[in-house]
Amino acid sequence: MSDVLELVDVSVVRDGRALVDDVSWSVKEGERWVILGPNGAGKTTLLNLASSYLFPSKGTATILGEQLGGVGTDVFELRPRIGMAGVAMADKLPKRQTVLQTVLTAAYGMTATWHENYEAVDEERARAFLDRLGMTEYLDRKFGTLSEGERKRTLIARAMMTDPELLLLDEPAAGLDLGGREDLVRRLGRLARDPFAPSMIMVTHHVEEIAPGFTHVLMIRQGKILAAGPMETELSSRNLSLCFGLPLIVEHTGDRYTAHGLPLS
Ligand SMILES: Nc1ncnc2c1ncn2[C@@H]1O[C@H](COP(=O)(O)OP(=O)(O)OP(=O)(O)O)[C@@H](O)[C@H]1O
Repeated sequence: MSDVLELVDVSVVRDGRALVDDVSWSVKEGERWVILGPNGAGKTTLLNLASSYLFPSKGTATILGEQLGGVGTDVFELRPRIGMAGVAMADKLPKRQTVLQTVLTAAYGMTATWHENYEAVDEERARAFLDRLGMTEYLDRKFGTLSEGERKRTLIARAMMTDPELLLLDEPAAGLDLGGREDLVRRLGRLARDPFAPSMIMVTHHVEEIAPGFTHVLMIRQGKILAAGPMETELSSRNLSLCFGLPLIVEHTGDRYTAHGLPLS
């Protein structure tokens, strides 16, 4: 299995402070990773490195075999190979475009500029991804009028349009109600278990949002990796308690996880 992402001794320093501090981490082809950690721990910074939009201040980051800042690496060739669904992207998309247009423009590496000569084959793909995410009824709706859950599902369909080798999901379930979360977890579970789906890295705040099929977990605290490895061994009460700095119990029921704190004594 080849490396989809390899960080070696990577630090990202801003204003003299390491947001990510001497991190080494590798993601192999086919793996599905979850990144957990408290607010401000450095999760989004890791995702921004993985998306090639942020370069390390120190160390080396290699994405899909291309070293960031390396001789011969062209990030503009690399970026279409990486799908990114997150709030940062949602803010860049025109609110007046329809859901179908929003997904379709991704095939052409654009956020806007709707024009008429899209290929039928691309439109079919956009419709198929939207269908898999339960968005068929919303094809003609304006992106700006969607609910949080509908927007999240549209963004995932959009991220799939370039047929990425690596899919990055930034808090896909944030702001969803219970039904919306469970619907999304089911859909992400189907994607995660699809052997033809890209390698995946998902940032989340809650273990309840981990879909079945995710294989690995990375826990980060104050820019440093606290645990990284297979979900079965690393997603433990001990690691989660250390990560969030209070006593937590993780329970694994069927193919899902829950976590809760212990009462104050
Ligand atoms: N450009 C920047 N300059 C200075 N500090 C920054 C910059 N970007 C992020 N930070 C800080 O770096 C730390 C890590 O940020 P990051 O967004 O990676 O955390 P996170 O784990 O994703 O947090 P959250 O769960 O709150 O989204 C935070 O303390 C943040 O304030």
